[in-house]
Amino acid sequence: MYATPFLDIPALNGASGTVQLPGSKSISNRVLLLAALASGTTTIHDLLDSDDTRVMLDALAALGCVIGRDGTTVKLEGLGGALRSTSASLFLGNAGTAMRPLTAALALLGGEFELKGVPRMHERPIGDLVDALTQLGCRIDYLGNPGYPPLAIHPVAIDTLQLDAPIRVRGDVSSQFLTALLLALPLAARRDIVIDVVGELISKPYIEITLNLLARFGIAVRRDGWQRFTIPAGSQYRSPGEIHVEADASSASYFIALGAIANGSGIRIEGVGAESIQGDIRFIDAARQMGARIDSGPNWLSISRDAWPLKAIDIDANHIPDAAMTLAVMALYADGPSTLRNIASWRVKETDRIDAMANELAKLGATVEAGPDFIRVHPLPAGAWQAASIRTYDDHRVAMCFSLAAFNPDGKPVRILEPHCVAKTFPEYFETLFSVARTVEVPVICVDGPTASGKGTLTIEVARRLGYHYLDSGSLYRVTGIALRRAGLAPDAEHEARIAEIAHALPLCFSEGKVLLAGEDVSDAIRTEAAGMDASRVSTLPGVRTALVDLQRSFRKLPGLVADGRDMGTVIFPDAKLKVFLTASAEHRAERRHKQLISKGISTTLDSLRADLEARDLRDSSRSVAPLKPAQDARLLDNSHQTVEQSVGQVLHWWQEIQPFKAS
Ligand SMILES: Nc1ncnc2c1ncn2[C@@H]1O[C@H](COP(=O)(O)OP(=O)(O)O)[C@@H](O)[C@H]1O
Ligand SMILES: Nc1ccn([C@@H]2O[C@H](COP(=O)(O)OP(=O)(O)O)[C@@H](O)[C@H]2O)c(=O)n1
Repeated sequence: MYATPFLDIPALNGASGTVQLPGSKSISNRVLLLAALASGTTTIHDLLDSDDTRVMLDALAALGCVIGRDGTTVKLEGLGGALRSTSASLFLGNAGTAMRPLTAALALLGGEFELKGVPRMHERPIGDLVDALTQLGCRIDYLGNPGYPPLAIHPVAIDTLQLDAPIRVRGDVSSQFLTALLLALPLAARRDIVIDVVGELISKPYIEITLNLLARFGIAVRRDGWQRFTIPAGSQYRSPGEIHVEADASSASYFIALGAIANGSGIRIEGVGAESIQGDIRFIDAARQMGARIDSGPNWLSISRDAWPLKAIDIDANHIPDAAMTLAVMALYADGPSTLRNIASWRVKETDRIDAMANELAKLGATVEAGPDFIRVHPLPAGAWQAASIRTYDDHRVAMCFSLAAFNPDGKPVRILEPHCVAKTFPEYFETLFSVARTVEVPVICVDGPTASGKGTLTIEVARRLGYHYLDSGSLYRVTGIALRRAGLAPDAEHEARIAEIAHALPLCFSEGKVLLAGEDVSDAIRTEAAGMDASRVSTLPGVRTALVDLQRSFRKLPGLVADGRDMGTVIFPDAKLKVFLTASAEHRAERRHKQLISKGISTTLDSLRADLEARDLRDSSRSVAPLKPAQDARLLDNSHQTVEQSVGQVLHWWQEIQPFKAS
C-alpha cells in the first residue's frame, strides 16, 4: 500500500497480464456477521483483508467471537444467537457494511452498545433503519445528530418485540437498511416476519447477495417482487462449515476498464466470473456497450480493447452504483457525451460522489454536467488533457477510478492525493495496476556522488516520500566483492572475466530491507569497510560494470525509481529527468562515516577513515570506465552544512518544479 501523501502515476500507454483480485467487501462483511450469528465454526476462505473487514472483525471479537486467522482464511466460532459480551463500544470506521447490519443485530441481541465511526460515518444516514427497528420495540438513541451515528443501543427482551404487523423500511436511500434487517431478523423468527419496502428499492443486486448468503447459512427468505420479504418462522442460522468469498466485482471494474482502454494483449482477472452473485458484475454489460471485448468462465474474466474510441453510453446505473464511477472515467475516452442516471445514492456514500467526480473530472479538463441523481461526462480530445492533482475525499473508489486517466493521449501524469484511502477495499490496488501497466517512461531520480556524502540516506528518504522504488547500486558492487571472495578470488584485473561472470549471474534477492546472496542474509557483511574497499576495487573493472548494467536497469519499475551510485546519471539512466550530484567536504564525510560505524559498534579511527575515503574518491574519479563525475545536466548539492531533512527537501523541491501539476 502507498502510505505517501500523494502518488504520481506516469502517463501509461498499455497493459497486459493477469490480476488476482481481493475478496468482495460486501460478501466478506455479510459472511462475517452471519458466521458470528450462527452456531458452530465457519472457515471463510479468501476473505478480504481491508479497513472495512478489519473493523467488522474487531467488532465481532469485542462481542466475544473467537477468531483465528491464517492469511486470507479466517476461522470464526459463532455466537449461536447468544452474546458473550453484553456491553461494548464499537468503532466501525467508515464501513457502512458493518455499521448498518451490526445496528440491527445488536438491537435484537440484547445488550448495551455504542456504535461510532469516523466523522464521515456520522454524516451517513441511518434514521430509516433505526425507525424500522424502533417500530418493533428496539431501543436506540442518537448520540449526535438525529438520524445519524453515533448510536447507543439498549437491551430489550426479544419476546416483547412486535412482529405481527409487517415491518416497514425505506428502500430508496440505501439498500443496506433492508440488508441489515434481513441479516438480523432471523434472530427473532419465532413467527413469520414480514418486511415491506417503502419506496422504490435501489441497488437490488446487493439484496440478492444478502438473500444468497442467507440461504448459504440456512435461512430461506421468501420474496414477493422487490416490495415484500418474509423470513419464515423457525429460521435458524446454520454455518455452512466452509465458505469461499468471490473476488470483488466492484474492484474488478477498474481492470475491466483497463482492458477496454489500454493497448496490449488484454487483461485476465482471476477470482470472479460473469456468473458472480455480486451485482457489480453487471458492469461488464456496460463495458461491452462501450466497446470492450469480454470473455468469461466460472471464475475468470478476460478483457481486451475493441472499439476505439470507446462508444458513449447513456444508462440507468442504479443497479451498479459503485462500479458506475469507473464508467465516468471511461467516458473521457468515448466518442460523445455519456450519461449515468439514477445514481442519487452516490450522494450518501463515502463522500458526495457526484460532486467529487464532477470536480475532479473537471480538473483533467473535462466538461461535466451533474444534477441530483445524474452525471454527464463529455469526452476529452487529444490536446485538451491537463495534468491534475486528484483529491480523493477519503473515498477509495475515487482514487482507483482516476488512475485510469493516466492512459490519456497527451502523455500527462496523474497525481492521486492520499492514495492510502484504497485500503478500504483494495490495499494493493496500485501495486496490482503497476504489475500489468506499461508506460513510455518510468521516472528516475539519480543521486550520484562520492562516498559518505549521504547518497543512501537521501535516496531512501526521497524514494519513501514519493512511493518510488530504490536502487542502491553500490550494494551490487559490494555483493560482487563478497561473492568473488567466496569463490577464492581477489578483486584484481587478472580475474576480471571470472568476476564479470559472477557479477552477471549473482543469485541476489532484495527482500524486506535485507540483501540475500544465494538465500543468505549478507546485509551486514556488505557494509563493512573491507567490503567497501573490495567493492571500490572491483568497480574499476570494465567487464564487471558492463555485467551489472541490465541488473541495475531492471530496477526501473512503476511508479518510479530513485537510484544511488556513481554513474547513475552518466551511464545507467542518462535520460533521467532529475540528476543530483551530492557532495560534502572530505572532512564532513569522514566524520559522518565515523559516527555511522561507531554507532554500529564497528571500531575505527577518523584518520584511517579519511585516508580510505580519499583513496576511494581517487579510484572512483580516475578509473577509465564510468568515472565519478557529475552528469552534464546534474544539479550540484553540497550538503556539508545541511541536515538530512534539508537535503531531502531540496531534492523534492527540484522534483516538484519539473512536474506538470501545481503543488498539492
Ligand atoms: N545532510 C547530511 N547531514 C549530515 N549527515 C548526513 C547528511 N546526509 C547523510 N548524513 C549521514 O552521513 C552518513 C553517511 O551517509 P550515507 O547515506 O551512508 O552515504 P553514502 O551513501 O553517500 O555513502 C549517514 O550516517 C547519514 O546519516
Ligand atoms: N554506481 C556505482 C556504485 C558504487 N560504485 C562503487 O562501489 C563502492 C561501494 O559503493 P557504495 O555506494 O555502497 O559505498 P560508499 O563508498 O558510498 O559507502 C564505491 O566505493 C564505488 O567505488 C560504483 O563504482 N558505481
